[in-house]
Amino acid sequence: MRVTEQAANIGVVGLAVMGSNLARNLASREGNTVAVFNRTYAKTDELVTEHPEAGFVPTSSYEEFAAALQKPRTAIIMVKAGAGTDAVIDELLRVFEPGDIIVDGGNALFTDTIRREKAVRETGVNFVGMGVSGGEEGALLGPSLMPGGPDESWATLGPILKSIAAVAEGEPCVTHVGHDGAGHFVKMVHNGIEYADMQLIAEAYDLIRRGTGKSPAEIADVFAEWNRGELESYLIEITAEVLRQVDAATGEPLVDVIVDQAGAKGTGGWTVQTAIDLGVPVSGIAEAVFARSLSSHPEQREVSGELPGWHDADAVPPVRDADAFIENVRLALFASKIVAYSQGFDEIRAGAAHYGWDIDLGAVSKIWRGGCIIRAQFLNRIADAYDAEPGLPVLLTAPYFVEALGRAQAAWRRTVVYAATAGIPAPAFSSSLAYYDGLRAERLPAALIQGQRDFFGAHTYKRIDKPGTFHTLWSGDRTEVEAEDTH
Ligand SMILES: NC(=O)C1=CN([C@@H]2O[C@H](COP(=O)(O)OP(=O)(O)OC[C@H]3O[C@@H](n4cnc5c(N)ncnc54)[C@H](OP(=O)(O)O)[C@@H]3O)[C@@H](O)[C@H]2O)C=CC1
Ligand SMILES: O=C(CO)[C@H](O)[C@H](O)COP(=O)(O)O
Repeated sequence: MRVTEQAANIGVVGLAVMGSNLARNLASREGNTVAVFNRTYAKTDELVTEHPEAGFVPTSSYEEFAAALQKPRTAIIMVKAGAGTDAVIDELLRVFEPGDIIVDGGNALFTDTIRREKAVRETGVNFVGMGVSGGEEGALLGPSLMPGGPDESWATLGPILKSIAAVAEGEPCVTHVGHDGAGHFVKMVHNGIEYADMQLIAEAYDLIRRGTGKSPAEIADVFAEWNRGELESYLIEITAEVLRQVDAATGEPLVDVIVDQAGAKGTGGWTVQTAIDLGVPVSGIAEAVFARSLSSHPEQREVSGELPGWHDADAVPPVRDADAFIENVRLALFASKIVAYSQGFDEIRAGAAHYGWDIDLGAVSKIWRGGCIIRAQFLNRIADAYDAEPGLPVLLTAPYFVEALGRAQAAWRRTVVYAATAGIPAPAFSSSLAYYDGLRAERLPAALIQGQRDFFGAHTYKRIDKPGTFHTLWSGDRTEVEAEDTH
């Protein structure tokens, strides 16, 4: 194939769901001509044939792709994260020149992005790791974009990214999150929050269904109603749609014919692993990740089905007032959601401090208001909280959330009690409440843990009444001695 040299001002590599839609989004903006490349050429051909209006410049080799781009070249990679990303970067480095920009828009692990940025920078090419959220529709119509990378790249990329991003309240849903891996770090936490939000919604559905006996279609109405209030969000909206869907083959609600084993591509797990490394308690997100894992072990669930519990539906405490019960669940969902977001923002704050990124948490909440999977009205309240106090140490202590949690807490507790009594698993609701009570507690049993650690391992402890570090001679006369701090 002969490609017109330097015909395109931007290129996309990887033309599966995300790349092809992002390429169409780019092509639809004034002044853009987009060069496209995919490892398997048939996909390039299909995209170009199906969308002649986009005016794509199709290319069938990396050499052609590089030749098609104006200099300095800008290419966005949207391929399977991991080895695929490394393979494409290697190929692009072969044909690109110093000053060109490679943007990785896949769901890369942020530590990979830090490594890649360092290695690519040494060649003189600029590398930007960018989180992209919004799925197929977002990529096409306007995603939420979370670019990291150097300031110089942002100067070039900023206007292009602003032109393709979603717009919320008049502002494009993109900001330069921070250097090297900051963009992918923030996208990772976005996905962790996404996991928690989805799990909480699933628990709310399960409680209502099993507690009140309502059908999926009736519960769809409940979610549609919730979507008109403080819970308004994309995930609540699509939940109503999924619950309303009827399976054409069986006539049953689709949700009843889908196998109850949740998949996961890994970003939720990374959020939790990273939080553990940073010492940040993201318990709601962790429960969401583990709930998916539990669901995906049919062999364990099969042999556990007869464990003692409430197998008899009659043994489940009856819900006398369905409307009141549903309102309790709504408030429990809202309170637990506040906890999940607070934990996620806590992780971003800790990650920024650890990796030396200057991340504006208010700006992050603003770019999540549109385009992405966790887009919600609620994010405006988070933005307000960080506008009022940029250094806010715990998001849920901001006045709006304090009021909301105060209003919700009785219903939240009743819902968790009901779930436990009825034997309905609600791990994210329960752990969020436990986190909330843990934060509130004047004194935690961590003191006892310190005593135990000192007993078996001479790990030492601090005292509340005087400075210093101490150890009790447990196997001796049990007197206390001053000791070196061993943590
Ligand atoms: N799907 C979603 O909703 C979202 C996805 N993402 C991320 O965006 C990226 C793209 O996602 P998606 O569109 O779903 O596609 P996939 O993650 O399914 O990846 C498929 C694409 O990767 C290419 N690819 C895989 N391995 C290689 C390789 N070694 N060399 C060159 N190309 C390779 C494939 O090329 P070929 O056709 O030749 O096989 C194809 O274009 C991923 O990183 C994903 O995590 C981000 C946000 C949302
Ligand atoms: O990044 C995304 C949305 O923001 C992707 O849809 C991602 O695949 C979702 O994660 P998982 O597949 O693990 O549910």
